[in-house]
Amino acid sequence: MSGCGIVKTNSGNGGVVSFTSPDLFDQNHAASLTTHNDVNSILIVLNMPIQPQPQSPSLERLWRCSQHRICADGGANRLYQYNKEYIPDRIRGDLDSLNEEVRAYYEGHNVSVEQDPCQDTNDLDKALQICCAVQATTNTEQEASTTCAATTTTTTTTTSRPPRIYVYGAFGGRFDQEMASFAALYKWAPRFDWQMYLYSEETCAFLLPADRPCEIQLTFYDGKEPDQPTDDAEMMEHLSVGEGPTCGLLPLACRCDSITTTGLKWDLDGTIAMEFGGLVSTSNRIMNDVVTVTTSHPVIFTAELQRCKTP
Ligand SMILES: Nc1ncnc2c1ncn2[C@@H]1O[C@H](COP(=O)(O)OP(=O)(O)OP(=O)(O)O)[C@@H](O)[C@H]1O
Ligand SMILES: Cc1ncc(C[n+]2csc(CCO)c2C)c(N)n1
Repeated sequence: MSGCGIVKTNSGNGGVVSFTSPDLFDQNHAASLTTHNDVNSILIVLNMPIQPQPQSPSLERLWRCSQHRICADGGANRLYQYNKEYIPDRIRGDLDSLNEEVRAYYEGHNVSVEQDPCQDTNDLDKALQICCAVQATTNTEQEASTTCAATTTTTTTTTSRPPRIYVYGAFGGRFDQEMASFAALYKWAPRFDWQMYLYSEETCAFLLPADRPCEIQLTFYDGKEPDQPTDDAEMMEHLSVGEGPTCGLLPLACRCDSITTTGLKWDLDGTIAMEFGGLVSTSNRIMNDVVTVTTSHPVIFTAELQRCKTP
C-alpha cells in the first residue's frame, strides 16, 4: 500500500478536476503513452453478469481504453464466459468464487492469480490495493526515466499522473455490494486524484470532490442525441456506447451545504443544500458539452449510458 496516501494535482489545470468519457480521455492521452509499461487506465471487472454476444458495448469500450486489466475474484468467471480471448493481467480476491476451470485457463495464459484471504475487505477493495501498487510502480519508473533524462537535458519535466480506474459491473446486483462500490469510490477516488469511475451497461458514476472546480465532458449532451438503438444483429456489431444526457447529483455520504452548476437543464445556484430527506437532483439533463460543478461536499455524479453508432 506504499504511496497510497499521496494525492497529486489533477492534470495541472489550475486545480480544475476534469472528468471525461473514456474514449475522449483515450484520444487525448494515447499519444502520451510512450512504452507498453505506461498505464493511463486500469479496468477492474467485478462478478456481475456481462451481456452475451453480439457485444457488451460498455465492457468492450472500457477494455479497449485500458492498459491494465484486473478481475476481482469471480469477475474472472464472467469474463471467461463472455469471451475467452480477453485475457486479464491479474485475478485478485479471496478466491472463494473463482472456478477451477477458469483459474487453470488463465494461469495457462500467464495471468497472475493472487489470493488475499482478508475478510474485512471485499474483492473490489483488494483489486484497488493493486491499482495503488501499479500507480506507485508507474510513478517510480517515470521518476527513474526523468532522473535519467535529466542527466542529458535540463528541460525534462515529470508527466506522471495517477492512472484512471474503471470499475465494470458496479450496479444492478446485490444492494450491499452496490453500496460497497460507492463506499470504495469515497475511499479510493481521492487516492487516484478523483479519476475513478463506476460502470455498468446502463449507468456510470463518479465522485466530485469538495472545493475544487469540476468540469465534466461526456459523450452525449442535449444537442447531440445518440442514434436510435436497433435490433439488427449486423448493426449491433457497429454500436458503441456513451454517457448522457440524463444525469443526477447525489449527496450520498453527507449533506452538501452548497453546490453550483452550469450546463444542466436544472442548474443549482449554491443557495439550496442537497441531502437525503431534502433535495437530491435526479432525472436532470446535460445541456452543454461541458458541465461545471463546484460543491462544498463530495457528491456523486451519475449519467445514463446509451448506445450509438461507432464513429
Ligand atoms: N451480486 C452482486 N452485486 C453487485 N456486485 C457484486 C455482486 N457479486 C459480486 N459483486 C462484486 O464483484 C466482486 C467480486 O465478487 P465475488 O462474487 O467474487 O466475491 P464475493 O465473495 O461475492 O464478494 P466479496 O468477497 O468481495 O464480498 C465483489 O467484491 C463485488 O464488488
Ligand atoms: C463490520 C463488518 N461487517 C461485515 C464484515 C464481513 N465482510 C466484509 S468484507 C468481507 C469479505 C468478503 O469476501 C466480509 C466477509 C466484516 N469483516 N466486518
